[in-house]
Amino acid sequence: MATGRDRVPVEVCKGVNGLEMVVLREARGSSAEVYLYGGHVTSWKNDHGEELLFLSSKAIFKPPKAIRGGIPICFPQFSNHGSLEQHGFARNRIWSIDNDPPPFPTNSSSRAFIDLILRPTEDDMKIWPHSFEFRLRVALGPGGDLMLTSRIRNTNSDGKPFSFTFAYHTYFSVSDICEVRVEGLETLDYLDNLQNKERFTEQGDAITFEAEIDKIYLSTPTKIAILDHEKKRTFVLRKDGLPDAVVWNPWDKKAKTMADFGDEEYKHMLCVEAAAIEKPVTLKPGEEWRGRLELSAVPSSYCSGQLDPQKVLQCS
Ligand SMILES: O=P(O)(O)OC[C@H]1O[C@H](O)[C@H](O)[C@@H](O)[C@@H]1O
Repeated sequence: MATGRDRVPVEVCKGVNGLEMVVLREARGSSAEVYLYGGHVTSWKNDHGEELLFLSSKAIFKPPKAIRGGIPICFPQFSNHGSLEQHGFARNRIWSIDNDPPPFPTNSSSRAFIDLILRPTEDDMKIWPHSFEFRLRVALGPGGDLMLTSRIRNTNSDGKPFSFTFAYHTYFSVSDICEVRVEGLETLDYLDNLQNKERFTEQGDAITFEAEIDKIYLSTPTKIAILDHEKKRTFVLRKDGLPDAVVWNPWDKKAKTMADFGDEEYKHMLCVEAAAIEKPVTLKPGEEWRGRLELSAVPSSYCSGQLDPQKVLQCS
């Protein structure tokens, strides 16, 4: 576990439109940028300086619009699954740096990390009448892995529990969406957002893309792989506390309706979102929930033809 002593100092600087952001740098060269606006990771680069996340060239860095790309945090509501604004409000609030977070029982050897915290304002409590502390740690591992840990605590003093849904809405950068496949979701049940959230079962093949997709896969494995053939790169997601996985690409027609997204940009992004949606999380006062996401990008040239994400991991 990293201590204050061996920790790499983080840089706080002004990003787009003067919004504050934190830059994390790992000794071997990987880096990440985190905006306090939204507690939003907007960049993750490997040790060759290659960007691994998609960020729209039309992203609007101006509250209340959430930043299009990177890793928006969806809380306390995913999408329109409830009465709050789409994806909840955490993604368009200004978070604070948490200089003294409660101890982190993690075996991570990360030295480059930042702790953020979001607490509701009085106005927030008018739309969602619950007191909470949302602590987010963003860390870079020694191999350039990006790790996000969310800890959400019910701090209600009225004795009331609350329930929420959640997602790390990760936009991966891909060379060509038509050359990408996702492994780990085959044969699973999903809710199709394009068909009134109806429940279907996925076929036995890896998922490939040739049209708009917006599906919530249920009870997914802890590892999911995104294989980018052209880039010869595989993203591996490892997740904990997040049973569901949303797969989204707006494709051409929907892209044209989005003001903060280029018409052709759908070709170069794919959202695979580690989430807790089907069964909302309920916390009693004093209880805390954790949701963890670990992302790695590994060369897939050595692994071509292997369908099992477990094997992809072994040959990284
Ligand atoms: O445009 P946004 O509010 O950021 O939402 C973007 C997308 O997020 C998720 O992936 C949902 O499943 C989609 O239905 C939604 O279109």
